[in-house]
Amino acid sequence: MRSQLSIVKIGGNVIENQEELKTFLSLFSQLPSPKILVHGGGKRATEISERMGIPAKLVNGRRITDAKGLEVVVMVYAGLLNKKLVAGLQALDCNAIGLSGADANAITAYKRPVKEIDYGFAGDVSSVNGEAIGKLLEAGFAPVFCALTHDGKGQMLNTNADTIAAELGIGMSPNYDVTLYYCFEKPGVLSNVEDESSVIQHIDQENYPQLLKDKVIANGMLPKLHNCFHALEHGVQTVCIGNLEMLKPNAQLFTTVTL
Ligand SMILES: Nc1ncnc2c1ncn2[C@@H]1O[C@H](COP(=O)(O)OP(=O)(O)O)[C@@H](O)[C@H]1O
Ligand SMILES: CC(=O)N[C@@H](CCC(=O)OP(=O)(O)O)C(=O)O
Repeated sequence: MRSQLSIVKIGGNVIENQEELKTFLSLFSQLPSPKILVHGGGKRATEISERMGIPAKLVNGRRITDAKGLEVVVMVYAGLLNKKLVAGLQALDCNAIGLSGADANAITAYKRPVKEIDYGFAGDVSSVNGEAIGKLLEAGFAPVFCALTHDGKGQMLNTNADTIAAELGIGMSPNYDVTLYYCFEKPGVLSNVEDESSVIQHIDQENYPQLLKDKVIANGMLPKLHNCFHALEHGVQTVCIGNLEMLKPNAQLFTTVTL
């Protein structure tokens, strides 16, 4: 029988709020194994970059990662945030192991080609080493991935954390039934972004085009849902979008995305 694998992605809003983070770590540590955590942290990278006198450059919410910016994101994502999460999970008896895409050659990427915009050291994923990650899972570890990949030639690259979660899901799907959880501050995809009670319980290929047309899905939700469908079309079984409540055993209110 194929094992179930949970991949949970948390964004900056969960990481930056002490109470939310504490709740999240407790819920994640209670999830059945095997499981993988993927974290972003764009907000903290921007704050620390500015404190160091290196202005963060974002175009349409996407980071332009020049050489100095890359040093900052490697320090913040692979260092500060990744180790904080790993230590927090270890304190809860969850045997977390912190990784970037370079560790165990877990995720390779190529530098995004320059078109209208030069994103600098931004990486688009080319492969996931399912075998190596599978060995860690079988050994009982819970891998914690930050939003960094490498090109296999010594260059680290910055890759959006939602994309890393989707690509890991795809890469693990030949051997596992993968459920991908996108955990953020809202209780799900909302039909009215101002109204937290307006959760759309189910999105699929039938209602997705209309939601796009009506601009219900906008801003950060656009790439998130794009990643969801990309993952589902390439082997991931289920994608769930919601807040921390979604990770509780009998959770009801969140969005499920299927094909
Ligand atoms: N229909 C919608 N439902 C929920 N959030 C939406 C919707 N449309 C746009 N958004 C916005 O998308 C944001 C989430 O995207 P993003 O900030 O990239 O997430 P993350 O915190 O996971 O990195 C929410 O904070 C919200 O403001
Ligand atoms: C290339 C790129 O945009 N990388 C992202 C990676 C972090 C991230 O995705 O963080 P959140 O999930 O908290 O937004 C960035 O540097 O902002």
